[in-house]
Amino acid sequence: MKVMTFSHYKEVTEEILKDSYAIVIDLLRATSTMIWAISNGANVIIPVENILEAKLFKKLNESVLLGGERGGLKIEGFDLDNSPLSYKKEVVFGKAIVMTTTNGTRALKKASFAKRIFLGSFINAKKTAEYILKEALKDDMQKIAIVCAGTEKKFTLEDILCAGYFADIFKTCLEKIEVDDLSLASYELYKKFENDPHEILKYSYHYNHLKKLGFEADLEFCLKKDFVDCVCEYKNLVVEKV
Ligand SMILES: O=C(O)[C@H](CS(=O)(=O)O)OP(=O)(O)O
Ligand SMILES: [Mg+2]
Repeated sequence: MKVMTFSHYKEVTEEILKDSYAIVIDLLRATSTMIWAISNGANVIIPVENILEAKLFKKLNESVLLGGERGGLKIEGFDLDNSPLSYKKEVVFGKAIVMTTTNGTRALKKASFAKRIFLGSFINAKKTAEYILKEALKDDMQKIAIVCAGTEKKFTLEDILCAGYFADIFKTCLEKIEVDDLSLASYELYKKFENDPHEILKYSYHYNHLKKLGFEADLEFCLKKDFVDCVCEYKNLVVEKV
């Protein structure tokens, strides 16, 4: 099995992804938020690239919830922001949620060239990695691409740390694994800070941006590992539980 990591979704192309399974990671916060929403019983999440598109969905169907952010904050006229903690069971259960965020929803669209696309986060990494390996074996799939969303068109540290955790799980589960240089680097970095990722992230850009906006609780939430059991897949333009 070959594991490749991409520091930003803009790096991936059809050529790179066509024979692979992809894991899209936007740890802070889009993929963590979507996974939590699905885990709390949301039926489906529809990622869209812009606000207008999202509002059109609501016009066509009043019952959908609109979620997401611009500049990290809730969009005017939307029901929910991009904080996982807003996606409580009593709010999202049985709902369809249309989401637009700066990085994560775009990364999912770009990863669509892959044969199957999964959402990754610390909160459900183990279950997701194990499911992917099981399916890859059945499907004779030899390539896994970890696609980091990045922040504001650049590499972002939190996604790479989470990519390193996936590499760690794959390494533990597989006898033979080939990793590219970024998978190796993210694995080594993750191992150094696996007991407390805050230790390194407290010096990073996006972590501090969210902290300044008052989202400390989100940082705590998104950096906790494996308390969520559900695996989420992006398929036919929507995110659902597998
Ligand atoms: O809400 C977030 O965490 C970010 C916002 S920002 O673009 O970094 O201001 O969006 P996401 O798409 O979840 O990275
Ligand atoms: Mg992000």
